[in-house]
Amino acid sequence: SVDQDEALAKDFLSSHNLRASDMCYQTSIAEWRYASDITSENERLKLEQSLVAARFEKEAWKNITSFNWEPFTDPDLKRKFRLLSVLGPSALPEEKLTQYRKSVDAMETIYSTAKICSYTNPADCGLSLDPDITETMRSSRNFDELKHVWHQWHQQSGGKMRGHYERFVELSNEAARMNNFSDTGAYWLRNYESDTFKKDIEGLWQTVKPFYLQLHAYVRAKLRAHYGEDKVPKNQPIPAHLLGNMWAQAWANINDLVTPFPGKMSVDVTPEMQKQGYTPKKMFQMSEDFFTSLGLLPTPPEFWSGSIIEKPADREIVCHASAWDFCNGKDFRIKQCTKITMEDFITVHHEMGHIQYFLQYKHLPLVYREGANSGFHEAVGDALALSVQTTKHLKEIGLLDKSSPQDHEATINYLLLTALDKIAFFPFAYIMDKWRWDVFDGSISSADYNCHWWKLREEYQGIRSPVTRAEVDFDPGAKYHIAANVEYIRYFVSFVIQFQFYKSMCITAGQYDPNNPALPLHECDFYRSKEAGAKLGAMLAMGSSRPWPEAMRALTGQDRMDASAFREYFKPLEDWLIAKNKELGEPIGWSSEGLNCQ
Ligand SMILES: C=C(C[SeH])C(=O)N1CCC[C@H]1C(=O)O
Ligand SMILES: [Zn+2]
Repeated sequence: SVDQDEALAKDFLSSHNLRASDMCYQTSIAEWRYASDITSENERLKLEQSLVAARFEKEAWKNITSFNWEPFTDPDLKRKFRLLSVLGPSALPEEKLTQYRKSVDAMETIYSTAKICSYTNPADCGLSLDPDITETMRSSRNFDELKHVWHQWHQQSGGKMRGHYERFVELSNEAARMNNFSDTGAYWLRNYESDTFKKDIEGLWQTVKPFYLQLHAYVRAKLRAHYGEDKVPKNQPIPAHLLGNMWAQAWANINDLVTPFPGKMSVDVTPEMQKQGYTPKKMFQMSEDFFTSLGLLPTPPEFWSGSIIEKPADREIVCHASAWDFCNGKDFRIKQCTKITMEDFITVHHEMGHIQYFLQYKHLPLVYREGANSGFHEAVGDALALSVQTTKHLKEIGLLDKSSPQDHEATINYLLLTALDKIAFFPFAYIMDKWRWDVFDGSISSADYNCHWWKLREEYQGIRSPVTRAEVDFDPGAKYHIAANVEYIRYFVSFVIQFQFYKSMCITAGQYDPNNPALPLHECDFYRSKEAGAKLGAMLAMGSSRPWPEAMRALTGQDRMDASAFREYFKPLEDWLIAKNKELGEPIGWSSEGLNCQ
């Protein structure tokens, strides 16, 4: 009978949960050993463990799918079976799974160990992305130096991955089809449990696009003022290497070139952090303090003893920041090559947001120890960072002079700095997976990989490669998440919902009142608000046990992604940009001819 089956099913799941947690621990340890010490031996051990895990998962999957779980009456039991009935890449035969893993590992190793030669000292060919290349992209204002660094990085990273990526796509799609998905893109989208998800994302992009175009036009005008008309022509896409970031995904590092009212205090506190002798440890402790001030959970001792928060001098590691859950309810770590910059201070909070989620749902069965959807996991830390980065909070922690005025001009300066990260990001996040959806569903063949990438970069971001590209290149591989095969639309989702989370926590903390101009949304700092923390914690503790609209309702009362929170946040800036672009006579948008790829 169904009842007996359900009783048997529950027993099976509770024993499976213990075995799966232990296997997850072994796999996490092997992955950590490789990511924190890139050697062929550690890569081999990681591959070996992934095959052991695959055998376990295949066996478990056979048992799980042997239950006739669709007619189960217990909704929670049914949800667990539905989530566990998708096997993933482990469905591949071992030989193909080995090739699949080797393709991704090769690309991640190429990305994490790539070196370029210095622009100023061509004999020095030991420059790595983190910290050397990142620092040049952040601080150089020399057009040719930026172009050299940009070009060399693309050649030494993505340029060496094309063959691996082609093989990866074939095997990933084969695995997706074995899991009854049309392709890898469809397999990825199951995470969002919505058949209108792609349409919803397109709708959100259409909502933010007019604002993005205004920001793009203003920034282009300011870049022209610095680099000259010939380098940054009107009505053309912006050269991709001038935005302060290797991928032009976040533009806050060129704030000094674009800030509307330069006389005002600088809201980029990087110099002040360095002047005050900030260390990575201090940055993490300050983040921990913010979380516990909200009554959220402190990190355990294992976190501080196990984490790597500075780039080691004696070995190669994967420097791209990451947070790790070792599945044993005790071990949680961050690996980050932390620099003393405001950008990295925000990233510290981003990663600590992942750790807080892990801590909040560690009591749940393994199958539910995930974000409500992947965007939720990316949004937690950023929602708190929106509070930390306010001039009010920065004054409170002594990074901004308490006497600096909080007037309209200071507000526009602050909102512009935030928009340089948050608004500039949307088209980048969108094309990261638009390009991959097109590749996975076959609309783009490998013969068109690179020029399709640049077509999307020009059409959505309005940026252009500073050097002519061709199909011999593979520029998508120059971005970590393509090399390491990490889905990206989660960040688009995060950048929408983090403003919904922030707004709700601000209202709960009494720090924002739509009817009180003295309490505008963008100045809200909910530091120490136990009520705001309690609501966030309650949502996090749900993990993925309920469909994500229910989790969102627990914190915000809404059950959908909604752009109005960030539109409200940035409203003063949007009005200012429209007027400013008119005053500057800067055309909005760019012409579509002249794609720099053939
Ligand atoms: C900091 C992380 C680790 Se989940 C990251 O990859 N982020 C955070 C913001 C967007 C994205 C990126 O760097 O591309
Ligand atoms: Zn993240």
